[in-house]
Amino acid sequence: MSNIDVLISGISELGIDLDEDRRDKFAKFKSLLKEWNEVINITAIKDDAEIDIKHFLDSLTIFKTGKIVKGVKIIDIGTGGGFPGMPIKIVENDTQILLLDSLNKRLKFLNEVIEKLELKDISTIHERAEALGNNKEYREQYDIAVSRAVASLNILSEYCLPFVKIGGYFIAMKGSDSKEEVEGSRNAIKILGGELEDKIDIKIPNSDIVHSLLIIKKTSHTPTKYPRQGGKIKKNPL
Ligand SMILES: C[S@@+](CC[C@H](N)C(=O)[O-])C[C@H]1O[C@@H](n2cnc3c(N)ncnc32)[C@H](O)[C@@H]1O
Repeated sequence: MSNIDVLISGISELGIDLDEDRRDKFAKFKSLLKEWNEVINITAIKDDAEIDIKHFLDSLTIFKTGKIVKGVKIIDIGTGGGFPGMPIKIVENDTQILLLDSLNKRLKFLNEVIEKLELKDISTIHERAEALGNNKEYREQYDIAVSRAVASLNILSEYCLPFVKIGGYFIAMKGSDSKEEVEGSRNAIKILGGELEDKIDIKIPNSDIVHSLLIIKKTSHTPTKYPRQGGKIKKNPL
């Protein structure tokens, strides 16, 4: 018995093999998550099986896109407790990952996870997405921007697409009822230099929950006036 039994029994459905080192890392990550969650609010999900399903396995469905390959540079926008960025790093160590959030206390937790799990090429940054997206050290520097449970797709596209290189991808992890959201975001995606390439509906292993992965390809530069500042993105979404 380990504290990640549900993860172990479901992960092969996603075509992922968890060796002993990765199992150990997930188990440690979970222990730290539960420990810190007693002190600061990281997640409302506290039960072992639920963490495996709703955080670990859900985050790992992103491997079904085929876009998370060795060597890619990824930014996780609004990472919170490290989802999906931290599970991605544990499974595919040969990635460079930046975990971004505007809430510093969650990043302190993630810095401890990075240290205790001895992870390399992964770091955190305390900033708002719309501010960092205008910084040339970060703008259009990533192969992939990922985001789960942060904002509706039109708003999220303005947060995420500025970070993606031409030819790279913004992958939005959404609920199953994302059809209307997609329709309402087509214009925003186009303005920001993206094109919806695919939508993959996927059942999270060991559950009946179906989520959607929206794969948006960056096809042209994001115009310099985006992302907008000072609450304009939310007040007046594209
Ligand atoms: C509901 S949580 C989701 C966390 C994680 N992605 C997950 O799926 O469990 C949303 C996170 O996005 C962060 N966030 C919201 N708006 C943001 C912004 N404009 N820039 C950076 N982080 C943001 C919040 O601080 C919060 O940690």
